[in-house]
Amino acid sequence: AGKPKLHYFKTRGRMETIRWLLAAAGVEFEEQYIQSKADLEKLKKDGFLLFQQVPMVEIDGMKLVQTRAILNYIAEKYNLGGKDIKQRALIDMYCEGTMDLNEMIIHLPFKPADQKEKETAAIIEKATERYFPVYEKVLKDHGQDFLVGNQLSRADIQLLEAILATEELKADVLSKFPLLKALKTRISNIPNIKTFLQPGSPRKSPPDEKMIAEAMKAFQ
Ligand SMILES: N[C@@H](CCC(=O)N[C@@H](CS(=O)(=O)O)C(=O)NCC(=O)O)C(=O)O
Repeated sequence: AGKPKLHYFKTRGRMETIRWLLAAAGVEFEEQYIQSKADLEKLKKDGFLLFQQVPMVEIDGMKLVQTRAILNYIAEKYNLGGKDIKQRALIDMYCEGTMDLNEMIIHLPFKPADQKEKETAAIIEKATERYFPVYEKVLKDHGQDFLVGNQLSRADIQLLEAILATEELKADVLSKFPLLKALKTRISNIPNIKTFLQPGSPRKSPPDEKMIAEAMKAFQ
């Protein structure tokens, strides 16, 4: 099979975590950007979008949709989903937590300008009071380098993505979480991830007004 092909906007949105997992697995992929309503309508008309929605990833002869289903497939295929049912349960819990935080961050650019400050404060509050303390304690309790099974999993990768996105909102957000700071450094230095964090990689930049406007146009 050829390289996976990702169908989405040229934004982070729901596709960015999929880019992270593929990059961490060392898998090169292609991207077909949706740049107009016509692009999206064509995918729908061709019957490529099961629920008329994107993200959609063409991989191994399938056209996968639903972000979690895509992430689960990639994690399973590239051994990023844990070694047994209990590790998988821990990874699922930790990933659902980072996805809840990430969901708040993804929606921030779409909030009305006069709500952005309040919404940003709410994100930082959730990150520092609800989510980051959990992961800090997990690392403290087992004293290992990774969240689960003492080996890299999607839980570490998705947490790093969420940490970096939160730091874009408040640079010192990890000031009370020394173990998360150390995890960030460790995971960022894993060769495939280090490459993904370099300029010129498929990683998308923080959302800007122009990109958001373009994505919104596809839904009008
Ligand atoms: N549960 C789906 C939701 C996907 C979704 O809502 N996609 C939006 C685009 S985005 O919000 O991810 O940018 C979409 O295609 N909306 C079009 C529609 O719902 O008709 C998933 O997780 O993939």
